[in-house]
Amino acid sequence: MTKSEAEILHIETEKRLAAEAAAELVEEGMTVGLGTGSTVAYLLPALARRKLEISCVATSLATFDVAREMGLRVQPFTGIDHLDIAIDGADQVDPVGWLVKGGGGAHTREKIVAGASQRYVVIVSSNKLVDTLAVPIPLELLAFGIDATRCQLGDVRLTHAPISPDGGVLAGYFGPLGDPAKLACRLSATPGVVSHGLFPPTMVSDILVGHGNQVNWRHVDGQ
Ligand SMILES: O=C[C@H](O)[C@H](O)[C@H](O)COP(=O)(O)O
Repeated sequence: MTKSEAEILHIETEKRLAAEAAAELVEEGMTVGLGTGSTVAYLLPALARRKLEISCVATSLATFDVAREMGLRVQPFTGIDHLDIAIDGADQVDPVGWLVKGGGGAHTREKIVAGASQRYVVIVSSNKLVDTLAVPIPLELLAFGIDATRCQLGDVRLTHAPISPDGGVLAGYFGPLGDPAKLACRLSATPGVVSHGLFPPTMVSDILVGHGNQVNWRHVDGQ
């Protein structure tokens, strides 16, 4: 095995351990938000193995399909006004609990699910921990007036498959970051921005970090 193959294996183990620990937080009868991505891919079988009577909503079509295949009860996110818990991955986690999400373009639905959840649990491998958040910050923009929106935002590049499942244009903000709270406010206040991938610590309840063969638990006083 080469060094890089060993590193990948190590990171995958950390993702799996964090996901399996998070699956244990789900209780009988709960409504559960399911995130998107390669870390959540370990959550779905761990949750399905528990054979609980739970009701799930999915933040992407990919999660919806895999969760259903595994026998989880997944329903559309309508007629449900809150979720008991949601579990999702992240691209970056800073020391106070700010997250960057949306590397897979799912941040709009993920933020709606996070905001509706009483407990929002983030699962990451240790390589997602950063001292300072870095760009790009994923964006979803309305196609209408997109060049004017980009002009107001500064350095914005189209980085993903261009259209989200909800019809927005997926892009990345590459300008100065500075204080994440100030940037989050500016992005949210710019007409034409549907959503951005900065998730504040106030949304987050717990961060489970796979670290070697163990899981480090950080409670964030956000919720
Ligand atoms: O749009 C994608 C989501 O925000 C993911 O939760 C995030 O990119 C982390 O994904 P992964 O677990 O694959 O690193």
